Amino acid sequence: MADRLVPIISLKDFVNRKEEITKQLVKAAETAGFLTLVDHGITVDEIEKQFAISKSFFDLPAESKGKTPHDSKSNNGWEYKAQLRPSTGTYDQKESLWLQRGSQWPSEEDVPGFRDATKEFMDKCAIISNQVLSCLAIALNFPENYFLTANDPSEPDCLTQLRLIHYPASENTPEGTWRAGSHTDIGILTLLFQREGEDGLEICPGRESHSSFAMGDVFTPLPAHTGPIVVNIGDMLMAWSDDRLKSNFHRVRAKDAGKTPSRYSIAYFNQGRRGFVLQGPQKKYPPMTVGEYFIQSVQRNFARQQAIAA
Ligand SMILES: O=C(O)CCC(=O)C(=O)O
Ligand SMILES: [Fe+2]
Repeated sequence: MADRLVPIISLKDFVNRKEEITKQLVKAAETAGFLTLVDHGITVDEIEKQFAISKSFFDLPAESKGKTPHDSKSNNGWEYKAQLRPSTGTYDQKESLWLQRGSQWPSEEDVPGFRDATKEFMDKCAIISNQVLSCLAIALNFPENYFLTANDPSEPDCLTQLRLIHYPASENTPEGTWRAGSHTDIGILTLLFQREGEDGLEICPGRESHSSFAMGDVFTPLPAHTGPIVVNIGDMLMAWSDDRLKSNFHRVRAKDAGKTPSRYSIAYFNQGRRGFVLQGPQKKYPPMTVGEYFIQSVQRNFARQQAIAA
């Protein structure tokens, strides 16, 4: 079921196969809004190494993690079970560390090697994101480099973030506990890395961010594997494409009531440059800067964090 909804797309020989890859990406982006990338250039070893680095941060005592506290203005830093979802009315059962290239990072003493390895990982995510976004730009009749400029992570106003996520194990999970409540991503394009066997991600094709919250809809589980990258369209790109590309709801559920094993995931959120003006080729929505759009999306999705990106 998931394979049919979420196509597996290979980026092998990208330059020579760009036309074919573009067709596959656009079809997926126009339907489920989700796809899985393989042959993308990041090895299983590199992904496992980044998960090990992430674990070494989350294994620290709260006082150490709290040295980079979550800041609601920038949305960077470490939060613990602090994300209240309007879709569930409860806090997500997870902790996460949001990082931007220029934000405050954990110290070398607390997590040796963290910064260099993680920055390298972000650079690799940026290369893959640029490949996908150059294909989508062509399909939307924008110049090929349009999103690369709009989302250049080396620019200081770029809102792109890496989020390391840890869903702690629980001996006694009450039934109906949400590890991450149903939501859409507010940015342009998300790359999500999962670890073999740490399932829980579910997607809801057909229910998009510009309609109401996904209550009572049919969700499809997407099994977790180390290697393939789950990619989804965010709200900003949906607006930017005049709703042609779909930003769909997804969530993370606890495996069973009772004993639930831990889950780690890593998300790279391409979120554009604050000052860039966003408008689709058909001009379905009035022009808006990425910064303004970001605030509006945050208000819709995360009522508690209205100050983010203000
Ligand atoms: O942990 C996951 O697999 C999903 C995370 C997610 O959807 C998000 O942080 O937006
Ligand atoms: Fe998400």
